[in-house]
Amino acid sequence: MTARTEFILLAGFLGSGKTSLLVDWLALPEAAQTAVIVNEAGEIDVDGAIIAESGTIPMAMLANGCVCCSLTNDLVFTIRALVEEREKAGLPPFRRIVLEGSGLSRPGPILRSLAPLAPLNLAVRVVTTCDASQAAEQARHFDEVASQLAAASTIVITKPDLAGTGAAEALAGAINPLATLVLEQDRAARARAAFAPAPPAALPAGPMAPERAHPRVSVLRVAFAPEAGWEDRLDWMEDLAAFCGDRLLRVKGFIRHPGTGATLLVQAVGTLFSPPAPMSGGQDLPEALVVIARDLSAQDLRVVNPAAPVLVAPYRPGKALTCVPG
Ligand SMILES: Nc1nc2c(ncn2[C@@H]2O[C@H](COP(=O)(O)OP(=O)(O)OP(=O)(O)O)[C@@H](O)[C@H]2O)c(=O)[nH]1
Repeated sequence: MTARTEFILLAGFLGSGKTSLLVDWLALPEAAQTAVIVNEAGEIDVDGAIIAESGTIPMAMLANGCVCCSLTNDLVFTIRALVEEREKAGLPPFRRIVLEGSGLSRPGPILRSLAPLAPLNLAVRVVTTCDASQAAEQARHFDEVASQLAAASTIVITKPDLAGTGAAEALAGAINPLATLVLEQDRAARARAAFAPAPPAALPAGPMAPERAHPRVSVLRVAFAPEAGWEDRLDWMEDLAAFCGDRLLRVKGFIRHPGTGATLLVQAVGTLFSPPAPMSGGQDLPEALVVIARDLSAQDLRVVNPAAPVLVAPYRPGKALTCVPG
């Protein structure tokens, strides 16, 4: 008998380490026959670009109206397309399909939307990342954190190298004492434990609740004017962190070095920026940053440094849906 295909919703708050965990997992031999769906195929598809650097992973993008929520018709369509294309190609079914949810989405509505896929008999579960350095604080402002932890069969404590895990463990234990807790320091061991087969949960029944809007969260697109130099880019990001403080939730995108033409991945979780990382094939990536902030508008960001050669606008995710079964 063929094993059931697992459907794993990888949940976790903005910047809590979902993509990193997935990339660590995809590097392991036991990740063979995994397909990945990324819930963010706007113009600046950072997660897709990072995962694509891992090699030839069958990957599908969901593009929808909101960078923070999941419009789930696309999801049903995409999963069906992945499964059917695989069948048509005469290949065995995927062992698992992983959907990386967006950091502000709640798992319940996403899982409920899978009801039309009942005939596929997917074994469904949720793996949630919980950032040791930030989760307890984020949970105070965003109840999405509790929804993501509550839905998990496995909770993975990430970034144990940045902070003690006590606060995140206490939060996870208080919200979902039944989940398996992954506390590995070693990243490969963490990824292996995170995706280790586990008893599947039943699909929640009932109609799909709409995703709640996030009235305090703005998703903004920042581009640099042609005259902007390298220092202008770095200075602006530094000013952004100082200006926003704890209202800055997440920055990710690509910047181009005007001198060398190299494209670098830029990321910050809160105000903590990671060193920019060069992207191979970067010339095809757009130069722009996605800034996700609480209680800040595009207008506010324009005054970070009014003289800077920077353009700020609300971010509009792409509408097209691409599906690339491999
Ligand atoms: N020190 C440390 N940094 C980590 C770890 N895991 C992830 N990061 C960093 O945290 C930042 C965010 O990681 P991602 O994997 O992109 O997080 P995400 O949850 O996919 O982010 P969104 O998709 O924006 O919600 C990146 O700069 C990572 O390099 C970890 O275990 N330790």
